[in-house]
Amino acid sequence: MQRQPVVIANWKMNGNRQLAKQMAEALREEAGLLSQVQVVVCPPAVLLPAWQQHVFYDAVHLGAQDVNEFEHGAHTGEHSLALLGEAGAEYILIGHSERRQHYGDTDARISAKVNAVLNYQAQQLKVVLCVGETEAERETHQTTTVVEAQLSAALEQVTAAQMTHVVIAYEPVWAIGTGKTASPAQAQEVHRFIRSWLQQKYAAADTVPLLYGGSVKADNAETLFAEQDIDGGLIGGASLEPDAFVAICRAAVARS
Ligand SMILES: O=C[C@H](O)COP(=O)(O)O
Repeated sequence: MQRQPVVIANWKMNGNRQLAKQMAEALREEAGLLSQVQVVVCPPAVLLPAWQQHVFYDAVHLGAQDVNEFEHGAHTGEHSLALLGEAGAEYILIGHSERRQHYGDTDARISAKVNAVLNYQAQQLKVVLCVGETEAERETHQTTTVVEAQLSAALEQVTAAQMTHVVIAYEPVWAIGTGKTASPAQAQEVHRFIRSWLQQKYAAADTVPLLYGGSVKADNAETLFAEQDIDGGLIGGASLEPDAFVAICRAAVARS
């Protein structure tokens, strides 16, 4: 099954308008590349309009790092789907481990957010669901149990038809921002597990892009993306460096 590679930049709480301009220029010089890989940039929400200006005519897609599960109302500091969509977001990251650990994203809340995005009528948006185990969970051989529980909870109410709007990112928590990348074999093993889990639950599971995240850099991307079930990456630190990010996008194209 040939899936188009996907590379997503997650700027987290970093970057500024100047970096948006530099990154958009670096990507614009790679027009050929952008037709072969789906490139998505998730800046802090306030930078979406700046990105929108730069990428309006380009094949770079925008995403948000989170969303509130409610439509609107008294939710100080939060962003609704309508606001994010209007600002240009087509993809919404949900369940990133930093939000699970520090910002109250329980399984129930993650499921509510996933359903809110997939049932949003005004615009067709995509979910990027993040799953992954902690170091202690890996050391006690609970990786697949934890990943399965996260998938089951988040996708409980999602139909096979809706799965065409879902991307899954496997991000081992111990590899995020630590420089400790999962080996290609370790990552592939979990991706294979996720793929089989999806196959059992959904007929069209082969079309769901599975991305690896966790200290992906220009020098390790190609070996990770060479694995059968790794369709691209969710990139944190290296997505703040235009040259490194472009090199990672190139490595994803080498896969296709
Ligand atoms: O969303 C991105 C991931 O958390 C990976 O971050 P990282 O590339 O800095 O390890």
